[in-house]
Amino acid sequence: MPPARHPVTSEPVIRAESLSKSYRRHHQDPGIHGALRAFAHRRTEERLALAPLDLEVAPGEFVGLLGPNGAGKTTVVKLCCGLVRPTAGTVSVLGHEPARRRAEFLQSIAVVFGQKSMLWWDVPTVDSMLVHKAMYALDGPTYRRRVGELTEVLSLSEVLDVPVRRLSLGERMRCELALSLLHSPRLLFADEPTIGLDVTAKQALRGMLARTNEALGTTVVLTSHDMDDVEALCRRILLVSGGHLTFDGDVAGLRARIAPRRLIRAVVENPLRPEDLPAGARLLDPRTIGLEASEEELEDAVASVLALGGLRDLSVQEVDLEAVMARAYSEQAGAGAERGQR
Ligand SMILES: Nc1ncnc2c1ncn2[C@@H]1O[C@H](COP(=O)(O)OP(=O)(O)OP(=O)(O)O)[C@@H](O)[C@H]1O
Repeated sequence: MPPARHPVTSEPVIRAESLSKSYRRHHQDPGIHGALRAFAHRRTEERLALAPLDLEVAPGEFVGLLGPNGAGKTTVVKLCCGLVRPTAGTVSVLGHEPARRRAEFLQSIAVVFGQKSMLWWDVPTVDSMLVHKAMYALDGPTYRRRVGELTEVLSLSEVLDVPVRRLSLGERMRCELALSLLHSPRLLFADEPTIGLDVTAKQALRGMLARTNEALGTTVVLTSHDMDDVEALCRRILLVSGGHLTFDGDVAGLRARIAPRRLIRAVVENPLRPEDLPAGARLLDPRTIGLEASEEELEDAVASVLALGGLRDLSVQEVDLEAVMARAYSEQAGAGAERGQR
């Protein structure tokens, strides 16, 4: 029997309106004098972690929540899970106000962390699953059906009965994912789920996340610094920087905005001198030329490289996503500094 999918509804899974969060922090000057002064007069300062945010995420979406360290990603996730309360504005997740932490709400969401384990180390995953069965009050037939579905979707038949400490990191992450999905959440937050995995294990876990989204209809919000995760999985990207949502669109849209140019790479037979190169080109090594061009300039740029003669190899590449993100982050750091000056 195919796994049971969540029903598709038109109501957004997440709806945030002017949602913002500031944290209060105690301020202390450095050194012993600072410590004494802070002891006598406690000074607090407000830190804006999330500027007013409007957002809707529809059922079945696979969204990448991206941004540099300290951008506000975890704050968005914590607000959506009800772990912190908004300073202003509202957030509704699956029709619930998360901060009320109602049982029905907690039954519908799940969080999986690459850096924190939910599994018991000395016992097999199936034992942790039995604890979750009791926690989420799953009846016997529902539990067995769900374990069967997850075993199929996440290829668990060889690992469920093995004590967690004997599993590889990749196998453990598959079990973490299975445990978080046991109660059939409609919304999954995955926080750096591929961190520390080797290339093969990363690809396998990406496949599992994609299947979870496609086969089970689970809406996924992924936080990752790995651009291969993002490129492989996320149909929509939310870019957060300095607490501001600075981009909402797909990978192609982000490329078009940040790095609309392509890189022409040509290898020629004989070494070249810089003065032999067409305008704008550079030598990547004595026989390899690199030349960036926009969509409109592409034909002329390729012709100028061909005119050099003695061509051995030619490729036209998009600027890779890692470089696009690096540019996006540095652009936004500049914009943040400007905002701070205003
Ligand atoms: N409990 C807290 N008290 C005070 N400030 C906080 C608290 N939690 C987060 N912050 C601040 O809010 C800002 C946003 O933090 P957040 O954890 O959301 O960033 P992030 O994008 O998840 O970063 P990372 O990728 O490093 O995990 C940061 O400046 C952080 O120092």
